[in-house]
Amino acid sequence: MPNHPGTSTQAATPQPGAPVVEIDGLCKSYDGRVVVDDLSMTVRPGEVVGLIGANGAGKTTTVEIIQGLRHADAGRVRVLGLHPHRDAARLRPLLGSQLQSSALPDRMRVGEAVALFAQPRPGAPAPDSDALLERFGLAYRRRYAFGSMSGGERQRLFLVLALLNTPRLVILDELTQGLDPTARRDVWAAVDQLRDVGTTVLLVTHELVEAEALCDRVIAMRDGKVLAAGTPAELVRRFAGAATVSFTWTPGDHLDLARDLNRLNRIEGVTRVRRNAGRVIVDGDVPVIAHVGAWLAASDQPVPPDLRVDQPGLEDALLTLLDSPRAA
Ligand SMILES: Nc1ncnc2c1ncn2[C@@H]1O[C@H](COP(=O)(O)OP(=O)(O)OP(=O)(O)O)[C@@H](O)[C@H]1O
Repeated sequence: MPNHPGTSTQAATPQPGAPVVEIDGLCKSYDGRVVVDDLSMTVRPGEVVGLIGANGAGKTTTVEIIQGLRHADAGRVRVLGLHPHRDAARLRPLLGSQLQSSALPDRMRVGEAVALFAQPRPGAPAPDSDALLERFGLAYRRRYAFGSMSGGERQRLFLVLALLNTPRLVILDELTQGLDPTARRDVWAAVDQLRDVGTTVLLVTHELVEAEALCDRVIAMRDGKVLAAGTPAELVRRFAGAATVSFTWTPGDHLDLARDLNRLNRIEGVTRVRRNAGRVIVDGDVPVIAHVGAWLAASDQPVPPDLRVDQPGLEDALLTLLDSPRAA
């Protein structure tokens, strides 16, 4: 269920800029099987952080511990400077969540759901359900029953409920699972709006395209451990394969061609230059695209109209990373 507002009237007052989530050495086992293994991570204010990994990597367990829904076996977890269990009453009003298993009774109307979940918090603006329903395209649905809504509308309603009490941290777990591409785009746009207003978001997903579209930073998990963390651009730089620039190149004669290929080979970051069916194909790291572009612009030939750039993305980087051999 989204948001379970607590009853405490006290709000946490973490230092400005202090991490919203701080986890150090978190461990969790079920029936003797380790599913979160010495995990450390941080989420800073205003970040949209993606927790990604294959099924069973331990993502949901981690966010459930963050929300105080499960106990950690070991490690230190602080959310807005608070302990998820000891300070649960203070923490709950500061969190908004849409969990993997979110559901409402079929007959509950949208208007009833927002009335049920709206819990004014001292020091925070009063919940403005009208504005939120409007913002997420649900204003006209107030009288509709949950059971009559499409998957995309339900997810947008869960976002409204998660945001209703102006939370300091929003946790979204598999937000777009099962949605069609249009509904998914709508939900992505809604998450983008959260970033624009500076809301801190922890987004659990195994959709790498979604992580690239939405996240400022990504934490990749496997077997309960952090495999890598960084901005999408950093992860692409570290783990993605080569970028490729290709074009048709017709200098005056073979000597000119040999000279040009030789020059291309010497450009910083180029790993290989090939010729295939009249095209020149240059492989290298991602910045090589700009270098080859500059070389073409400075050459005495017209810039080839069939210039093509194939640039690896976060998906390539993370597939390489997640498919890498496990430690023995
Ligand atoms: N209550 C539980 N009792 C026993 N095992 C559990 C329990 N909850 C989760 N697990 C197991 O712990 C492991 C991690 O599950 P978790 O749901 O945290 O992973 P996940 O990365 O979120 O996966 P998914 O993407 O499939 O949701 C899985 O093998 C799962 O079967």
